[in-house]
Amino acid sequence: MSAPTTELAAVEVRSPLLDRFHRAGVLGLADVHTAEGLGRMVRERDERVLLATALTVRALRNGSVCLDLTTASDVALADDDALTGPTDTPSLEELPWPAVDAWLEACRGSALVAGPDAPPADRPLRLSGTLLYLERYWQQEESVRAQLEERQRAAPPALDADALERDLARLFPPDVELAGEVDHQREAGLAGATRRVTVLAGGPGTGKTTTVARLLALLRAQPGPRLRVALAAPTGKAAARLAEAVREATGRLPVEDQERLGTLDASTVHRLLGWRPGSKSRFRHDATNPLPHDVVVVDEMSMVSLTLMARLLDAVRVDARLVLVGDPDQLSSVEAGAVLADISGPAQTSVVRLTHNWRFDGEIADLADAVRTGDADRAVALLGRGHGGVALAPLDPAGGLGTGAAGVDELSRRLAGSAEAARRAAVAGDPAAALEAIESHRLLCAHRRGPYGVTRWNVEVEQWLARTLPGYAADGEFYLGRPLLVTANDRDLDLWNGDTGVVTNTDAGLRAAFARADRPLLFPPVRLDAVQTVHAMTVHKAQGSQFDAVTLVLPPPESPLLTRELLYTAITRARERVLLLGTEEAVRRAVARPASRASGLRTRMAPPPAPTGSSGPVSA
Ligand SMILES: Nc1ncnc2c1ncn2[C@@H]1O[C@H](COP(=O)(O)OP(=O)(O)OP(=O)(O)O)[C@@H](O)[C@H]1O
Repeated sequence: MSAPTTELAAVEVRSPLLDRFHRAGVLGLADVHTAEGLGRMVRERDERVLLATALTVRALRNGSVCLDLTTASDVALADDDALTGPTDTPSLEELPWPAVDAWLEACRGSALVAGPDAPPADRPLRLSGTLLYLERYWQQEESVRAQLEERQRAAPPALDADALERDLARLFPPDVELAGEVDHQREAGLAGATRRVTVLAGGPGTGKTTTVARLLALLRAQPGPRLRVALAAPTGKAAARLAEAVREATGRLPVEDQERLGTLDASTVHRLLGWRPGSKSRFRHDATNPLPHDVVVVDEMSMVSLTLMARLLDAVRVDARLVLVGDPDQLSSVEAGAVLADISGPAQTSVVRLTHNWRFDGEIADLADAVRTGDADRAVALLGRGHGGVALAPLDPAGGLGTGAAGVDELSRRLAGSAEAARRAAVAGDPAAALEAIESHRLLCAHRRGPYGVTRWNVEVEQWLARTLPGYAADGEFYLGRPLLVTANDRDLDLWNGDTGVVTNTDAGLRAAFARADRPLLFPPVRLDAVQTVHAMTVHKAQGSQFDAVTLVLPPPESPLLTRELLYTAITRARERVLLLGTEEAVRRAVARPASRASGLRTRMAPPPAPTGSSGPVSA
């Protein structure tokens, strides 16, 4: 990465220290200017404080809530989404990093920085221990911590203990398959009923949705008024999957429970909270106008940022039950925070972890487990077997599709198969089949840009399909079978960033179809503001979706985006087949590198007291 001299010529960077970090590629211009602007407000002349401020802004861009000054020099290069590889940047250790103790001292003495006990909004930054926050994020973290602790401390909701015990035994019967294992689903049922907040954590197929359906049946079977239930997830796609999965799980319950539950719909978290684009408070529901629901279930919690979590807690009544569901081993939210991972820490007794895999039994589950537990040798051995559901093949970044190389050939075959099936269904006017076809395989990348990135592969795949499949993409911008990705929320259309769809014929003419639980949403393509073609997508965007087969383009081992969570998330998107394109070294590096996001939530949240109270002793 060469020094960004052309940008520098246009805008002056005053601080020589910040300039040095900027030229080394650690700080972006926006980070520098934010820090210098804040510094000017209070005439801060200590460059070390400005450096800490700029690095805090940078840390937020990369998903951390704050900057840990003791580990700041471990940061990777700034533009984490560009091509990485050998650079001409001096090594990070050669930069003039301030000595940590003196740096902390300088921050403590600065008029820019408030201490942990100062009143809110006193100063633009806040130092708590060794963690430096922008005030807004400190407030959000404080709000999330305080609200979770308050809900954990609050008296359990009133319950009929006899009914609870009876229905717990009925809805969570002992299962022979568990032979000797603890029945965590039953434990989760009890926790969800007797606590105000429960975290239900588990990988794919561990029965999270099944447990949610049974828990809701348990609560609806309680005597008294019928509890109002809301189901939500961060994206429209994930919400649609949640609604469908809850319906399926409900269908397996006794008829009387099915009747009590009825048909539960799910919405995005934004929609549930009443998102108002452009309005001052942004959400209709907040602490002054809370949601009416007695039980709020949020799925795919790993995708929920700190900011959204703070808004969610504001809007859910303190006396309601909140059930937070997700896989803490997946990638965290695109925006700052790792809320689910933070609140799933071992000290948090409101967490129930489901560990038994009811769905998969095979290579994909084994590979996911090896990656999750940091066992690179096992992961590589599984990939090297050359049969079954998982494989690793080399990728020449300069080469294209259809080159004859084994891995690339498999990718080409899958791309062509999925595109042909989507086009056939689209021509025939079958939106559901076209949607199913585009979900049969997905090409995933870690990067957005560069030779391993989504932008390159999207163009490459579209051009290759047009060359290979007669008539493909020949009918204009919105060609039949074109796979679409929504890139911005559109509340009016109920379309959300990350939703995927397909262009298809219908009785009413050409439409863009998007999957929903009951039937696809259909819009004339001209009504769509923010869509792009999606032959390839980032692993982040694929969260909340699953595909029959997944191919992951691995970036080079030195890419800072190549983390354990990225690899685990990509692998667990697949139901039947995972193909990794890249090197064994890249796999090993990914497995060895858990993503680290700085935040104070995990360490500062007090463990909740053991549940007691009105429900009486009910044993799991
Ligand atoms: N206790 C159980 N007994 C028998 N089958 C179960 C049990 N729990 C879950 N299953 C089955 O395992 C499969 C996966 O369950 P479920 O969809 O609830 O998992 P999940 O954790 O929500 O998965 P995902 O995260 O992939 O959506 C389903 O087919 C379900 O019927």
